[in-house]
Amino acid sequence: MNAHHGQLPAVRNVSLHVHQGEILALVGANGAGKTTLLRTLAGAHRASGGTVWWDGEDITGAPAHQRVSRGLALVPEGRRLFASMTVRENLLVARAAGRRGQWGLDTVLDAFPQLRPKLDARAGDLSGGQQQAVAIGRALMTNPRLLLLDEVSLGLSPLAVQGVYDALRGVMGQGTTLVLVEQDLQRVQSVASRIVCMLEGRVVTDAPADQLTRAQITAHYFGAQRPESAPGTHSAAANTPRHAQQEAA
Ligand SMILES: Nc1ncnc2c1ncn2[C@@H]1O[C@H](COP(=O)(O)OP(=O)(O)OP(=O)(O)O)[C@@H](O)[C@H]1O
Repeated sequence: MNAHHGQLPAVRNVSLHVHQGEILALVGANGAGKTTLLRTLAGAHRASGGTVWWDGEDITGAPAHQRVSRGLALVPEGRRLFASMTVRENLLVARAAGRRGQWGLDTVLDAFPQLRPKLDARAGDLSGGQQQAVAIGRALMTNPRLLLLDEVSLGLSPLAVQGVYDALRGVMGQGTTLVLVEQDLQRVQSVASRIVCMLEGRVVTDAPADQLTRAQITAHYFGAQRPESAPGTHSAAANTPRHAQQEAA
């Protein structure tokens, strides 16, 4: 799969299978193409080549709202809440677009109890951590099978980051598949089952998290090692992809 910004190739020949139940962390330096990749999966950015597969169906041309109704949800970088709407309104507005399932206002508030007393507050008046909780809650309201999370820790205090990840741990326990972009490698290693490193638009490593040391990830991150496919990567294509599947053209 390829994606451009104008003439600039931001995602180059990326072939990635996401398997049901995994927690895939996408890492890489600024400008590596992580956000563009997530947005292209979610239908917020057009692929310039290749195919996005979902349960064996070609959804490359499907608009974002159709992907949401099929169970693909993005928590975008910068949260993009409706700042003048209340927390309740931000959460409920997502419900209409999504699928039916376990996640509703009550279950989201169980996952993020700090939002209960804030339901009638304007989203724009909340702290960064609370806003991130609303952004994740809003995505959960669509009952995603695959949740794409773009730098949920960005700009948050360490305590707020911990709160967000504690809540996400509950989400992970419910069987939702996660793809997350995260800069904090320590956290990546503690939550992810698989790590994919991008460099200049390409995937340069793709391996089970427990097979990569921090030093190896850092080296791939900055391009200090030759691009390679680590063990257990694209051979995973032999497994039936149950969720999103991207293939190069
Ligand atoms: N809206 C845009 N217009 C033009 N170029 C863009 C735009 N968004 C991203 N780019 C460029 O595309 C490339 C990939 O950017 P992208 O944001 O996907 O990377 P990233 O790995 O998510 O980086 P970051 O961690 O900084 O968000 C970079 O060279 C970036 O400058």
